[in-house]
Amino acid sequence: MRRTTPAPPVRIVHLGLGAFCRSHTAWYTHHAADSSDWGIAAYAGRTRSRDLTARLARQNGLYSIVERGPVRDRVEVIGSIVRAHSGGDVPRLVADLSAAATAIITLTITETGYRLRADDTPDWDDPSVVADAEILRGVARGTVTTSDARPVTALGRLLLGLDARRRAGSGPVAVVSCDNLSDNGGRLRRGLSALAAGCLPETAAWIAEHAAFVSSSVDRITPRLAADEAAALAAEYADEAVVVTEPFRDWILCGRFPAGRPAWEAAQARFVADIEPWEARKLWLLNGAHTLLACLGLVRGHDTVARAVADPVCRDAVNRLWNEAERHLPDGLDVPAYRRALLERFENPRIEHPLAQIAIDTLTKLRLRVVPVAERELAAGREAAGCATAIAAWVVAARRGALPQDASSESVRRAAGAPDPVLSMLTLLSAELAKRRRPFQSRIAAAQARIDLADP
Ligand SMILES: NC(=O)c1ccc[n+]([C@@H]2O[C@H](COP(=O)([O-])OP(=O)(O)OC[C@H]3O[C@@H](n4cnc5c(N)ncnc54)[C@H](O)[C@@H]3O)[C@@H](O)[C@H]2O)c1
Ligand SMILES: O=P(O)(O)OC[C@@H](O)[C@@H](O)[C@H](O)[C@H](O)CO
Repeated sequence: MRRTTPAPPVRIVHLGLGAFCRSHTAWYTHHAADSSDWGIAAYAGRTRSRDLTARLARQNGLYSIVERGPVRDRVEVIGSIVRAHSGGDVPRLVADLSAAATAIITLTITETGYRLRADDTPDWDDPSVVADAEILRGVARGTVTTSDARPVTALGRLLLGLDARRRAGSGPVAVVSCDNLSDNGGRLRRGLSALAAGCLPETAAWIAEHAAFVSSSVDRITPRLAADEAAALAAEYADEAVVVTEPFRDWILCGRFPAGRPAWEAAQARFVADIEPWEARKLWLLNGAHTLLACLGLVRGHDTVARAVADPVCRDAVNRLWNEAERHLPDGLDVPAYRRALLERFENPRIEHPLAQIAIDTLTKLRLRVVPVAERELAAGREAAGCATAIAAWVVAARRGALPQDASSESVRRAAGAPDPVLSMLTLLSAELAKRRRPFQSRIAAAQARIDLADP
């Protein structure tokens, strides 16, 4: 694929090049009113994404988005990604992060990619975090040069880049998290600042003054393609990096851009003063239902969201979870219309969204998507039966070995095999819920028995 107009200059650095940033961040930037001024240098996170960077690099960053509606496809070529790199190319990443032209850093590194604890401090039990901190301390002491440093975590690499930016005097920058986490910008600021304080104190002070952290609620269902579908699309569109997504899209942002930003509002991005209600609506309703459907759907023999949501048992469980979540959302969000639209989006028969893909990192996802609703319902003196069903579905899926392999598989497997699996798994999920809520545990156990009995 060849460009017919000059590539825009790189002013955005993206961490976590995958399906989603191509369907969302890059789409919005391509459709910004001043798109010719804003190019993206995108870096993958894990080694297994190396193949995608190579394919995109061969196509000068160009790729097609197939917007897959219930009846037909709409295809367009996106040109905002100018360069694609492996995340292991740390010197290149550091050069981009420290360039004066770079105004924005965006992230889609997955929820677990932040490697933070519940209190937003770095997870010091993670050997990669410990190893990266040691490298960064070496940089601060001068025993490791920036060009020799090879941190492996996303935050370690970001911090190394911001340290170089401080030293280069390249000015302020906005850091925008686009991951499915509540208060994602705040969490990133706290996590990165804590890591910096322990390793690069001068850069911690620089971050406090020169880095603006933007929170954003991102919404566009974009499944990772199966290999055979990717191959068929590559042949059809003569494009090795096609991404398939739904027609719906939404991006709500909250925060400052001290070095400027694309005019994303031309593509209907919204800038708000308080993002929390919007984040909660999206995370609890869309993502909460996705995680419930993933666990319950897999247990009931389904493979995709569309097939699971067509099952009355799954659909009823989704509606009960939504009734509980809705009680804790403020007025003015038009929740009934959002719920109706969500069901239509889930039902889209032409989007093959594998439940097994959504079920990756279910432990982290339940903490973000269901536990906050359960806590609020229980604090209000209600039963949180819908949340109990979602957690019970996870317990059953784990006990039957229906969940995919992920970073917490081993601890989940141990808890699922314990003498009291509900208590052990609830303890893993939320020590608070497990400690204080005996009746809630009984409700999960009852829901677990019902799911087991209804085995189709
Ligand atoms: N796909 C969607 O529908 C969607 C919608 C909204 C938000 N998101 C957010 O975007 C994230 C990525 O989704 P995707 O569809 O692009 O996934 P993907 O698997 O296609 O790509 C994920 C990217 O993150 C990198 N990554 C993965 N684990 C990492 C880690 N531990 N540390 C650093 N980098 C890591 C990968 O190398 C890859 O570059 C999601 O986890 C979610 O938070 C996705
Ligand atoms: O992308 P993840 O793994 O955080 O979550 C899986 C899905 O719930 C998610 O990707 C949704 O499709 C998306 O958040 C829709 O905007």
